[in-house]
Amino acid sequence: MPDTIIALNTVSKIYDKKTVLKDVTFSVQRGQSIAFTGHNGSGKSTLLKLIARLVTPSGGTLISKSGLLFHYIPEHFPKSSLTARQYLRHMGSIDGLNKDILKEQEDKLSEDFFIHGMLDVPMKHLSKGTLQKVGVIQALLKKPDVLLLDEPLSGQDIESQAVFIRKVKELHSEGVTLLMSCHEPHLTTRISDLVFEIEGGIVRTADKEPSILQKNYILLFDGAPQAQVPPGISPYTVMDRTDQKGRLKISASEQESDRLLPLMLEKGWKLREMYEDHI
Ligand SMILES: Nc1ncnc2c1ncn2[C@@H]1O[C@H](COP(=O)(O)OP(=O)(O)OP(=O)(O)O)[C@@H](O)[C@H]1O
Repeated sequence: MPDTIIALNTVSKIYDKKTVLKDVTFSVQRGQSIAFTGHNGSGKSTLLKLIARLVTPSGGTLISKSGLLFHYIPEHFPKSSLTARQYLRHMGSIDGLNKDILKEQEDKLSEDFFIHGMLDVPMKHLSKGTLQKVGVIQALLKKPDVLLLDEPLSGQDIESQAVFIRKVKELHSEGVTLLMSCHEPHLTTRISDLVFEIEGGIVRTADKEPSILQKNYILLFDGAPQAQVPPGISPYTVMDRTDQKGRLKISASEQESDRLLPLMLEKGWKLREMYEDHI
């Protein structure tokens, strides 16, 4: 039987007379995994922050079941002098984790996400992608009832995305409710069972192709001299920038690949390899 844990009814959010979200009405069932998509500035973060109670609605009602543990992982972290390890220990202790379990989890997760060597670097010196990994590790230290993740995959390399997707699926199978904003359509289909699109302040359900039907490809290109990446290619699809050998690695859905391929060839790139990605 559905167990509604969060319900939004005609919720709106206005910043400085600008309506960012209007009449948002939907409910979240326990154990659902929902992705929010939309252009930059469409209101994805605002919606997650409303649900996490970090900002208050300008109108409408937002109800959540009492006693739920929410974890919200922001897209951007403050540039702190704390090291990642100090930050994780601090957050873990707030969550009531005992020191030994915390250390074990911290070691395991930081190795899984390839940042073990960076745990003692002050966070202000870490890259955006590494900071996001720290945020994701923090979220995974203690299983919450509801995990809210703001763009958890942007800025992460392809191996870390694969680890992240595996971990998120594990949490999902353990009954954690997942709400996340995500730019990459081919990734949302892998981690969510419902997709909402935000446009012009309106939140509506988006078509979602079943992930088993939607293939994703890795495309490796060799660059001819002067070859340029054509405009219109999302920075999120480019996994590895041009290396010394002039190679570029792109991750794209089947549909996106069909669109990208002629554009890249036209700009002088040569397709070296294309293979299905099984993350
Ligand atoms: N605290 C704030 N004060 C004023 N305006 C804000 C505030 N927070 C967000 N906004 C504005 O609200 C709009 C939606 O922002 P939001 O960050 O929710 O979008 P987003 O979809 O998450 O964007 P992105 O993909 O770039 O992170 C933007 O126009 C933004 O400038």
